[in-house]
Amino acid sequence: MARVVGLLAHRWFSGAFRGPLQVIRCPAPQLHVSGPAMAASQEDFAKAMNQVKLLKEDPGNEVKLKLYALYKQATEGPCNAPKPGMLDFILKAKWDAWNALGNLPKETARQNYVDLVSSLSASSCSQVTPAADKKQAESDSLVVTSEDGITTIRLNRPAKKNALTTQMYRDIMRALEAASEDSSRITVLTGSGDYYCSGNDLTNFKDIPPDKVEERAQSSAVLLRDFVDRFIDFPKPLIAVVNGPAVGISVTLLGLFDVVYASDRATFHTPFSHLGQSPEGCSSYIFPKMMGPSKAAEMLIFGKKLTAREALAQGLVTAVFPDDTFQKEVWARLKAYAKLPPNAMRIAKRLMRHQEKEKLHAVNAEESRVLAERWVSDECITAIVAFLSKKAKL
Ligand SMILES: CCCCCCCCCC/C=C/CC(=O)SCCNC(=O)CCNC(=O)[C@H](O)C(C)(C)COP(=O)(O)OP(=O)(O)OC[C@H]1O[C@@H](n2cnc3c(N)ncnc32)[C@H](O)[C@@H]1OP(=O)(O)O
Repeated sequence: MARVVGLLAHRWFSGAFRGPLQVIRCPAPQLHVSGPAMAASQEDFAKAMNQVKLLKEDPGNEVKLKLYALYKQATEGPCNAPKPGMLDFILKAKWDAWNALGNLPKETARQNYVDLVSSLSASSCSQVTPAADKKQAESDSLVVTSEDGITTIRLNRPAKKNALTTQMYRDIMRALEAASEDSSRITVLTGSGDYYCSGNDLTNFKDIPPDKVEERAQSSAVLLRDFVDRFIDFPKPLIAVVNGPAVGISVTLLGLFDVVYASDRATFHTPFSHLGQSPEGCSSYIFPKMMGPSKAAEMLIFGKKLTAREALAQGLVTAVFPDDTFQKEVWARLKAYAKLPPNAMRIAKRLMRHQEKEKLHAVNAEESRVLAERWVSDECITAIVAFLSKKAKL
């Protein structure tokens, strides 16, 4: 049965798909992705296949190819069909898309299919949902919306200055995966409230039994490495809308964004030595290249906090806007960028970045390995205990 529904959904390629004329019930326009990350069940998968047929708008050939490929991978595994002839364009495009998934496990393909459909439903519905319905649920730590060709990932723990919990790292990874495959053209990361992000949530270090410290440090290093890899590999233009102060990993990651817009209220602070830690996010490689070794040293070794204007002068920030017009000016720009042809933007990004990718992955692996050592060091433990016992603040 699931197979039949899937095949029907993918008749698009023969031109048989028509959007429904009736009004459909849209899921909420936001993807609240905080919560336990689970693999999609067969039931979720079947639901997603049905949902595909209800999309109001044709998502375009590129997305349809992705859906096709993920469906085939999820149901049949790695591509096993003979390669079609060069002149059979449609079959060749479908075969290429499926084959490109390589050995992606069936469960991952199923999950990616469900995430992709869910993001399409969200973006197709967001255009018709009244603004009042778009109010954020305050309790959700990450809010993902898709509108006007822009997928926005919003850190949403304003009371904790948007500090990143381990669940948020995982949720951001999932959101980036979905955004790389949805129909949006550009992706934005921003924060709610007065901070952009205060970096790693230091309570991530809490309640670790003494005999589990080493193990937790190793698994956190794997999490960190996977997290940063998603930024290195993200295929679409990625823009940081830095609405306020940024600390720690939220600063270092900026080197992996394509464009960084900052409010003049933003500051950029990487107090790694103060915390007995070491740089991550590929900053140990990107920052010296970007701003010269001694300016990078002031930030990454001595924890010098930069103003937005200083960060602009160092190339970390693309443009600075007065705080009172920041949102208006930035979103007007982004909406205009999101109208540009998506393939041209992706290709330009790939050309600009692909030569560095291998190097960045190697830097990320080394930074993560070193951090696992730092996390179990006396210097780091003393600094974290000081923060957690409210004795220290940056
Ligand atoms: C075994 C290891 C497991 C680790 C797993 C990690 C996986 C990946 C790690 C990647 C590594 C990243 C490195 C970094 O990001 S280093 C930077 C870490 N961040 C900090 O050191 C910032 C600490 N916060 C502060 O210094 C201050 O809070 C502030 C940001 C300067 C703001 O000060 P302000 O006076 O304006 O506001 P408050 O201090 O009152 O903050 C309001 C409440 O928010 C809580 N808060 C803020 N930031 C954090 C944070 N980073 N972690 C945890 N909690 C934070 C603060 O405590 C207040 O809470 P309260 O209302 O309950 O008191």
